[in-house]
Amino acid sequence: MTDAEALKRQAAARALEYVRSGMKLGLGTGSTAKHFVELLAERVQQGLEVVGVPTSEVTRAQAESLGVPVATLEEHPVLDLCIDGADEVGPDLTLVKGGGGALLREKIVASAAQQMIVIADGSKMVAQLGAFPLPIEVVDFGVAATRRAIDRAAKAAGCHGLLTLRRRPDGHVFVTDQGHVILDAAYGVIPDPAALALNLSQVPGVVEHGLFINLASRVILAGANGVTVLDRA
Ligand SMILES: O=C[C@H](O)[C@H](O)[C@H](O)COP(=O)(O)O
Repeated sequence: MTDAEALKRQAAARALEYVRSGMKLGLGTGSTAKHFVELLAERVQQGLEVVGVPTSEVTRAQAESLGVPVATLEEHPVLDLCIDGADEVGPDLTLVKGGGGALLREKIVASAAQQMIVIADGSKMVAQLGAFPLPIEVVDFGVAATRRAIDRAAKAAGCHGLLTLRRRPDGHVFVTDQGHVILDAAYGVIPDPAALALNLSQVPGVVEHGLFINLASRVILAGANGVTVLDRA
């Protein structure tokens, strides 16, 4: 395991300390959340009773293959805890998410949870969001017009940058679990995440964006000097 993977696993292991028998859990997506699901599965084998609502088909398949009981948000519309990774963690625990393309389901699941704990290696902590391109999930109908509207909305929030249609490694357009496409916005800096989030949410064709504001209540960061737990004020 690489150093980075070991750090992700450390953060995931710490998050397990907040899991209690009987909980309904939102299960995140990505390489860090994958560690959490693996560790959770070990505890389930030892008798921990939980049910997980996965935030992607990939996580659903992983959880099922490891014997973690899964359910849908229709079956459990209120969750105790959601545990997920992030691409960036900024001030006030505002996040950029969606590097793995699961932002829409992730935001729905996190919003249905009483608490969201983010797990990450220390490199994800930033003073200002935006170096990681912001994923924006859009309907594929009229993408050219949606792009222009996004540019205007972003400009009004002080953001400028290229929008790139996300593709899979084989060159085909990346399609989300909900059948949409993703524009990755290279803003470099997002001076006012709340303003950008509001403006983007008003653009027809935008289904969701990767800014998670006031959702994470706790962030667990694993770095070379150990694990740090940050709570939102
Ligand atoms: O869509 C993917 C998610 O938002 C991930 O949680 C995020 O991209 C972080 O992934 P990773 O843990 O692989 O860095």
